[in-house]
Amino acid sequence: MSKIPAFAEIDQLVSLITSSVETIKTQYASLASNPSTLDLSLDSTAKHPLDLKAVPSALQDAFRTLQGSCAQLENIVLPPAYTIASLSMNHFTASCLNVAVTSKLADHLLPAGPQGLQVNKLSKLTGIIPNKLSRVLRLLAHKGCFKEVEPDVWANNRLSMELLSQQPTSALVGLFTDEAYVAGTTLSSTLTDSHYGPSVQLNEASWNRAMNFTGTLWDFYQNVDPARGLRLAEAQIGYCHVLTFESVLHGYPFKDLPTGTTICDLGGGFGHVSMHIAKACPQLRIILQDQPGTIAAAKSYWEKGAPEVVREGRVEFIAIDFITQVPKQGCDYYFIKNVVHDWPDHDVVTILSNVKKAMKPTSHVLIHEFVMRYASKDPGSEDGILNKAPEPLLPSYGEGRILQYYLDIGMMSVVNAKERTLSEFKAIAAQVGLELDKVWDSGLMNTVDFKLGESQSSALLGNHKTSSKTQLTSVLTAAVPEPKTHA
Ligand SMILES: C[S@@+](CC[C@H](N)C(=O)[O-])C[C@H]1O[C@@H](n2cnc3c(N)ncnc32)[C@H](O)[C@@H]1O
Repeated sequence: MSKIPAFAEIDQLVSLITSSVETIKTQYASLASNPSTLDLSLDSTAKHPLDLKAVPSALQDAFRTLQGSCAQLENIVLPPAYTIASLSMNHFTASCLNVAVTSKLADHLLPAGPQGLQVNKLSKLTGIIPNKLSRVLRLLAHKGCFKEVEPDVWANNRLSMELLSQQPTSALVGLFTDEAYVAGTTLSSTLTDSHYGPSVQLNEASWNRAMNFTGTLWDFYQNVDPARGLRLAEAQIGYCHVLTFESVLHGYPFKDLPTGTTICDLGGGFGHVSMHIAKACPQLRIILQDQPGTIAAAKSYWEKGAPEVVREGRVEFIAIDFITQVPKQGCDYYFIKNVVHDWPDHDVVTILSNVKKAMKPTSHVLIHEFVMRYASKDPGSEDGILNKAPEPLLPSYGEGRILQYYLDIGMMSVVNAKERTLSEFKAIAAQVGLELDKVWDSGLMNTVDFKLGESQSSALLGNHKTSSKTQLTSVLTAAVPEPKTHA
């Protein structure tokens, strides 16, 4: 049969799907201690073989290629009206996930095991009538989460196990399907509102309009609903599970840093990421800085999670308001993960200016976040710096990187903030005298490595030669309140 030109893209996509699946199988086989007992079945409630493991970059690349290719193939071959209608109802998945975590469906199903629980019994435990409860579960089961063992009998499966209330992923689902979801409901009217639409104020986001709340989300967490504030901290751990802790370690050569290197984990939450770094790199010292309430809770988190690091005095807990205060002076690295995406540009400039005041000439600022890519085939000025998907995918991998585009809209809706392109990171950093040193590939995210600009660091070096360390510190901290130390 002669080749039909219209099928060329389909054939290319199928070939990408085949090759990425082959890579995935090879990688799983080599990662498994015993490939013959490897269990990837969705019906299983055992931990996934890749949970909390280092995901090699070849495997990450294959995941992105597979996801991007499958979605692009569907978009090409399915009728467009069907695809769009289906997209427009995606929010019902979020609604049903919210029911699942709020009513603890996975927890209630756990004791029943694989034979499952009749919906009438689950109804008594949740207060939701059986028919409606089964319908919520059925939608989720069609997305792969929960199993209908027989009509109206429900059991957990590998995906629903992530919704158990002790799993940090369930806190993440709570955050996305509650605060972020509520914010999404008023996005359209907010964007076209003459005041809120162009606003870049933290407290003038879609979420504020939806909640009729004039403070910031952070005020809300601190003063109105601390339980949701703590859920945010939990959700951050869930977020790291999604993106894997290990990719942070693989994304930057922390293991190769010399003994005594100091890493300030700024806005580090409980310090779950720096704890992971501290455990893997016993030569490093961590300074964890976050808001007072979080720092107070972080101490017991470390005493439980990394008692040896606490005992060795390799972690310091210092409360800070990074908008008004300077972080710990003279650290080798200021590691800022998933913080600046919470803030509009002018606040990021404030935060980085405060960081700069603490830097010594050789300090680096490591911003660990998504780096946004264009949806264009033309990657613009970032060509060659960020890795590129194979044709015929978008250079960004399309659906293969969809998480960062969801997050970007989440940030816009909830706090008027954003995920940034590399050019945007560079432009903000330049405003405070920082320049790009390198972009490290950390899987779905990147570690964007900044250092002091040439003129800034030589000025500091000059100061170093002529003034005592005490004088330098006092110059740098002039008019800035000292952060409160919680020893
Ligand atoms: C999205 S979380 C990121 C946590 C952690 N870095 C991670 O990646 O998992 C943002 C963190 O910034 C902290 N934060 C918000 N406002 C702050 C402020 N003014 N001063 C210090 N920390 C702040 C929050 O408490 C929270 O822990």
